[in-house]
Formats: sequence, C-alpha cells, structure tokens
Amino acid sequence: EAPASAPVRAVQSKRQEDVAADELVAWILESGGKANVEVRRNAAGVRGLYATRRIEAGQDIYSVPLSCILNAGDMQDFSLPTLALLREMHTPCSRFSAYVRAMPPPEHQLNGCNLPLSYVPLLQSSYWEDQVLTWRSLLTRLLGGELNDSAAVLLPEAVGRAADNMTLLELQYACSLASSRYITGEPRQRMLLVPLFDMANHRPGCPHAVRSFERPDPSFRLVAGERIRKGEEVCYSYGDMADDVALVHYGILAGGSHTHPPRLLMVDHHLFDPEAGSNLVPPVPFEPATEKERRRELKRLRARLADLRELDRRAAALPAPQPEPGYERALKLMLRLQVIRREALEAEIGRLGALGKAAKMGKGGAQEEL
Ligand SMILES: C[S@@+](CC[C@H](N)C(=O)[O-])C[C@H]1O[C@@H](n2cnc3c(N)ncnc32)[C@H](O)[C@@H]1O
Repeated sequence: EAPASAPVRAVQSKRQEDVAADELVAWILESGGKANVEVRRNAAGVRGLYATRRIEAGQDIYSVPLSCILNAGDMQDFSLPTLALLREMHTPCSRFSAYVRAMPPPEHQLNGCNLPLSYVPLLQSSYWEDQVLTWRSLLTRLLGGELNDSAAVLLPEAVGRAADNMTLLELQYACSLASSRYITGEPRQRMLLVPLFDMANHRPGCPHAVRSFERPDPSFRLVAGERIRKGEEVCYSYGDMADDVALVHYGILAGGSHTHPPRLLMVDHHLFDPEAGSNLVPPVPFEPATEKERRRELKRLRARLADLRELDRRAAALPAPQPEPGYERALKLMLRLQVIRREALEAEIGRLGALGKAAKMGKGGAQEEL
C-alpha cells in the first residue's frame, strides 16, 4: 500500500481508439509504408493527422502499402464498404484489426446513415429526406435478408454467424463509418478504405493530393501541395461541398459557414439537379444574362425563403425538437444548418436585388449621357 503522503499523479489515459491509432501507424511502418505524420487530437477534441517534421511541397506526407488497403469492391453497390468494414470487425485476428480498433466509437460518429429518424424532417428538404430514408431502407432490407437476390454481398457472407445478432444500429454505425471514409477514383474505380489517409480532416481547398497505383511505386501516397510545418495539421479536401452535403455525408458543417456571406446550400443552388445523382454543384454564383433571368432567380429564392419562414412559423407553435440521447451534437448541427441556410438565401436575395438596382442606375446614367 502506498504511504498516505505519496504524491497522487493524475494519469490521463488515452482513449482506446487513440492507442489503436498509434498502433495503426506502427503497423503501416512495419508493412513497408512511410509516415511523416502522427494521429492527435486538437484543442476541440477532434482527432486528425499532424506532421512530425517539416514537409516540403511535392514530398510524400505518407505512403500506405497496398497490403494495408481494404478494398470494398466496385462502385455499384451502396452497402459494399459497410460490409467490408463489418467483415473485418467480426473477423478474429483480422489483419486490419489495428484499423478497425482505431475507428471512432458510435457516439462520435455521424452522417446520414446513422442520423436519428426523428431528426430527418429537420433537414427541411425533400431531396435530403429521401436520400436518408432510402439509405435507411436499404440497410433495413439488407438486415432482413430482403436484398438476397440483388445484393453483391449478403450480411452472413460478410460477417458469418454474427449476422444472427446484428442490429440495425450496428449496420448504421458501420455504414456511417465506411461512407465517410472510403475513397474512389482514378486510376482504379474501386471503393478503398485506406488506413491513415482516412484520419485526415477536411479543409476546403486543401492542396495535398493523392497519388496511387503508380509505377514503380504502386503504394497509396499523399503528396504535399504546399509546405507543411512540423506539428501542423495535415488536411485533405473532401470536395467543394456546401454545408448540407458536408452534414449528410460527414456530420460536419464545412462549406458555407466559413464564408461571408454564407454559401447557399446545394439544394438551394440554381445548378442543383435532384435527378443528376451528384452531390457537388460548383460554387459559382448565379450571374443573370438578362433582367428577366435575374427576376426569375430572385422570385425562386424568395419563394424558397418564404416556404422556410412558413416552416419556422409552424415550428414556433410546437415544442422545440428534443435531442436523442447520444445525438445532442447532431441536433445542434442540424439547427445551425437551418440558420446558415436562411442567412445564405437572404444574402443571395440581397445580392440579386442590388444587381437590379445597379443595372437600373447604369441605364439611367447612360440615358443621361445620351
Ligand atoms: C475521414 S474521417 C477523418 C478522421 C476523423 N476525425 C477520425 O477521428 O477518425 C471523417 C470524419 O472526421 C470528422 N471531420 C472531418 N473534417 C472535419 C473538420 N474540418 N472539422 C471537424 N471534424 C471533421 C468528421 O467526423 C468526419 O465524418
């Protein structure tokens, strides 16, 4: 027994997933990879990648050998990355054990796959509500065996007898993890879960670029697009996303909330086409070629804002939305998205209104000159 006077040292124990993240880096190095980064948390508790030395533009930030990549197959089937991840989570002695142990726990993982159903109406967009409900329905049908004739991989094929006790919540969690972490693209059109790569947080416009499957070195590399100082966070750009896209796909607000005026949500943008199946619209502002076009767009935006104000009026008469246990942060994000949406619409309506006034004044001035 320690004497009563012995100093008591506060031991700050690392979270299990952070210990696993250190082991993940060690595994990549043992497997022949290189890492000029470590995994750490920032002051806000967000985990990310940090440079362990100065890295010049054009140099590798890390390289992950192909043997450490989890290939989730081709891009036809929504559930493949989820099932690939679940397979490793339920495989004793999986070679990806360091990878799956380093995943954020359910309470820190959010996107449209595991959004509580009671929050779905808060998206205030039939497009996003349909998306989230479609994903939920696919997961439910995968769990119930209804997709057995059409799914590329069935649940018992992926996880064996663990399928007997699988819950929808576990499927949603795995779906949320996998869909917010996999990468696809040239030269291989495959959904790849790449350890270490998926520890980098989003920064819009981040210049670092992926190079993979090249010869003579086919490994998966992140190459610095600008100099990175030792200790600096290493970002990755998940795409040029509006805030609604960032929230539903990554559980973050990362587009318009950082710009002044805030950027229109994707679903409010003039180029948004719900049928196109793309989640990216270019952040180009509407530039009317004629006065008629300007008025038409102004009318569209005013009608959109009026619909939202009507929803606000109705919501004010009801009790405030209640957080689901464990999803308190998610509710805050969704309510913040509503505010950003209205601010962005107001700003755009103001801009188009001012364009009209400026055009009128220009005409008046030109007529005076004549
Ligand atoms: C590919 S993972 C990045 C690593 C992740 N932070 C982790 O600890 O495993 C994507 C997730 O990281 C978080 N994330 C990414 N970019 C972020 C940012 N700019 N700010 C806050 N969280 C971010 C979100 O939870 C997102 O779903």
